[in-house]
Order: sequence, then C-alpha cells, then structure tokens
Amino acid sequence: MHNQLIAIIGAGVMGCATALDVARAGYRVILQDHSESVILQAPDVIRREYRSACFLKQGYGEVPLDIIMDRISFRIQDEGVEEANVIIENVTENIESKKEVYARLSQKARPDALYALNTSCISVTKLASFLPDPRRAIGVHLMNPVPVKSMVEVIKGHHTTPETEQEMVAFLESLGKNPVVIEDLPGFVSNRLSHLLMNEAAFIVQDGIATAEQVDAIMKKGFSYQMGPLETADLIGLDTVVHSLKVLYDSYQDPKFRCCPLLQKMVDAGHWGRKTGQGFYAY
Ligand SMILES: NC(=O)c1ccc[n+]([C@@H]2O[C@H](COP(=O)([O-])OP(=O)(O)OC[C@H]3O[C@@H](n4cnc5c(N)ncnc54)[C@H](O)[C@@H]3O)[C@@H](O)[C@H]2O)c1
Repeated sequence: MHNQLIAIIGAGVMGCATALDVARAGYRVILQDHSESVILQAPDVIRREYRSACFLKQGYGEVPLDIIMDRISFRIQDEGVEEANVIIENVTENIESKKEVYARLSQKARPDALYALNTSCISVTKLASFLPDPRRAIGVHLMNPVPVKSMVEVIKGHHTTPETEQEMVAFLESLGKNPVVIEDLPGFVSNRLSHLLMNEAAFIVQDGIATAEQVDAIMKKGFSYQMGPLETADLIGLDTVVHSLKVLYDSYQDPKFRCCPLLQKMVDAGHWGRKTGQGFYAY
C-alpha cells in the first residue's frame, strides 16, 4: 500500500497537515494548490506543524523531518495527479470551488482513483455528484490538528460502495487513524454539534455577557473541554466556520444555524483566527 501515490489538493490548514501525516506514514505525496504564494509557504507550514506535533504527540518525531519532506512534491499545476491512487481534496469550504476542482481532476485522474472529500459540512452525496464515478468517493472529515487527532469521521455518500468504504478505512488505518463511519447529512455528527456551540459562544461575546477568555475558561474548567469553543474557532479559521454555518443554514433552513453577526464582522475585518494572527485571540 505504501508505494501508492497520494495527491492532496488544497494546501491550506488541512492540506499541509494532511500532507505531513500521509508522508510520515511512508507514502509519496503531491501537494497542489492553485495559489503560488500558498505553495511557496507550504514547506514552512509543514515544518512548523511537524515541530508542534512532536511537542504534542509522543513518538511523532521518530520519523525525521527531512525524510518526510523528501516524500512531498509541491505543485501549482496538476502534473503527476494522473498517477495518484488516492486523491484527498481539501480546498476551501465552498461548493463552487470544490465543483471546479472535481471538474478539473475528472479530466486527469485515473478512473479507479479513490476520492477522499474533506469537508466540514457539505453533503458528501452532493459533492460526489460532481465526480464521474460517485461510487469511488467518500467523505473524510479529518480533525484539526491532523497529526494530533486520530479520530476521523468517514461519511458514506448515497452511492459510496462497500469496497470504497473498506479501501478508505484501510488507508486511514495505515496512517494510524481511527475512522468512525457514519451516514451522510450536512455537518455530519461533529460539526452539527460543534458549530452550534462555537456560534452560540460568539453570540455570548457579542451580547457582552462574557469575554472570549471567560467563555473558554467556563467550558474547559466546568465541562472538561480540552479547548474552549472560541479557541477552537480560531484554530479552524473563522472564515471556514462562517462558510460552514452558511452551509448548515442553507441545508436545513433552520434558524438555529444562523451565523452570529460578530463572526461575520470578524471575517470581513480579516480577523480569521490563527491563520491571520488575530481572531478571538492574538497569535
Ligand atoms: N480548518 C479546519 O479545522 C478543518 C477541519 C476539518 C475539515 N476542514 C475542511 O477542509 C477543507 C479545507 O479547509 P482548510 O481549513 O484547509 O481551508 P484553507 O482556507 O486553509 O485552505 C484551502 C486551500 O484551498 C485552496 N484552493 C481553493 N480553490 C482551489 C482550487 N481551485 N485548486 C487548488 N486549490 C484551491 C486555497 O488556495 C487554500 O490554500 C474545507 O472543506 C474545510 O471545511 C477544515
């Protein structure tokens, strides 16, 4: 299995961390992003992610960083993707962006390539409908930070076959992950629950009831959360949280998913969390 080539499309927060984990497990990786500046920064992002994972996860440093980096090719175009056995799509949480990527990949990729669709909230059945063979696609909701979190939510689309499910579970287990396979509806389990919490935490700050620090302290000390909801929102990226809330709201037409205006204002101001150096906290 380890002689397989894995193409990772989108080199943002999730793409870089996933490339690190996949290359660390021994696979050859192509990491592609359409933004030249993102690809130029990606090696440094991966190095930082590795150092942080070594600090947070015992044994992570057993595979030296230079060996991992040698296994990753950084690309702005799609060259090499036609040989990939597994394609992990990690582009922006926006249906039109993902649709455009699938149309492009469909021209190039092997017909038997296995597609892992990494989305926070969008229905996997809907995303898979943009691929020529939706039977070979399955949702793979990796958790952030990827090297530290072993649980992966795996979401079966309407057409996903049992063979696709088995192959993807075997691939994820080869990375040391613990997949939990569930059915498909927008937001799945994790984000239907977690985005309600992050959104309501933002409303509490907006209403002047408590500061971000106080909200997070209450959830950590009172409910044994490892991270507070607003620290988590900053880690995910407030832009991604807002995109996901919009998907949940549009999908269920339920006002409980309406996006907190403070979150939208912070995104408009460029305060997207850790990735921009400022969110509910300064980094
Ligand atoms: N951030 C998280 O904590 C988290 C957790 C789980 C799942 N996800 C999901 O993973 C996916 C990626 O999230 P992220 O946080 O890495 O986002 P991000 O904004 O950090 O990165 C997305 C990347 O996709 C690239 N991109 C956009 N359109 C492209 C195209 N047409 N071709 C190639 N590259 C393109 C962008 O340049 C950007 O670098 C999203 O669907 C998100 O919902 C995110």
